[in-house]
Amino acid sequence: MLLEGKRAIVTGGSRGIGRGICLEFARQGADVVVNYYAGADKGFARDTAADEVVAEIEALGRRAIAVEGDIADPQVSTALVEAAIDAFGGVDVLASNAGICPFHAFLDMPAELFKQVVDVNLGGAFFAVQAAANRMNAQGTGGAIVATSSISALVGGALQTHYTPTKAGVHSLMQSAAIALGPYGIRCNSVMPGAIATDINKDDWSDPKKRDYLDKRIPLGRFGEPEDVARVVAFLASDMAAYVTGAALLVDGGLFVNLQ
Ligand SMILES: NC(=O)C1=CN([C@@H]2O[C@H](COP(=O)(O)OP(=O)(O)OC[C@H]3O[C@@H](n4cnc5c(N)ncnc54)[C@H](O)[C@@H]3O)[C@@H](O)[C@H]2O)C=CC1
Ligand SMILES: C[C@H](O)[C@@H]1OC(=O)[C@H](O)[C@@H]1O
Repeated sequence: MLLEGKRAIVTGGSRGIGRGICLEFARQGADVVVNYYAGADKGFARDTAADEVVAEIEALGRRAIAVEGDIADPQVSTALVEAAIDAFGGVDVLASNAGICPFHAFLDMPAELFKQVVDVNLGGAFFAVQAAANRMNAQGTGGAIVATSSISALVGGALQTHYTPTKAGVHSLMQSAAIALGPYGIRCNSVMPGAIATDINKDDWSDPKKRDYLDKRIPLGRFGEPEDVARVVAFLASDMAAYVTGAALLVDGGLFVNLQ
């Protein structure tokens, strides 16, 4: 097992890629604080999703607790670390994963929507990394942080002008944090998922033309599943990647390199 006895926090852990990370961490031997935001889970079929993830982790023989909170609020990151200390005695691993992508055209983008996406995706990652790193530093044991950036850090999207800069920001945050935290033995890396089938793109991909286009562009011939990303996050969080920091790993079935 790659993460035997590690204590992990996963933001946005109730659905999609975050749920996949929580379950993979548990399979690899970690206990998990599962963060989620009720406001974001409402309306989905699995709106009790976080509780289900906790039950799935427990069935794998590991400990888990669900902690609700909007990651845009810096106090939520502090609360996540406190919850990990209370429940497990500390924090060894952070997967900073929570993110939103409410598709919208550029020219009439409401200022409030822009601000919300920046506050959740970039601000949330910043404060989660800062809170976890302070605890890891206090423990004196080092740690591993893996952020969910995106292929969208490297390419654009007409309906994602508020979103892609946040993913480039998360990529950049991991690079700078790797330098700031390396002296404390804290590694910082990111994954850049491509097209992964989750709730975030359900509406966008309900257009068969768009699905068909993406299908054809992915050299490995299929959309990604949360588990495809989760396994790479577990690797980067583990000692198998002990000399890897400041790195970004595309997990996209070859989508990015396939120009023509
Ligand atoms: N699905 C995809 O194709 C790709 C997704 N990503 C990134 O992966 C991450 C996860 O996305 P998906 O799993 O696809 O989305 P999803 O919509 O399936 O799951 C989102 C998760 O984030 C949580 N969340 C949403 N807003 C939150 C907030 N304000 N505070 C705390 N938690 C919040 C939800 O409770 C849920 O657990 C995001 O950062 C997204 O940008 C990156 C590249 C591709
Ligand atoms: C939500 C999108 O379908 C998804 O999010 C990303 O970060 C990918 O680039 C896709 O555009």
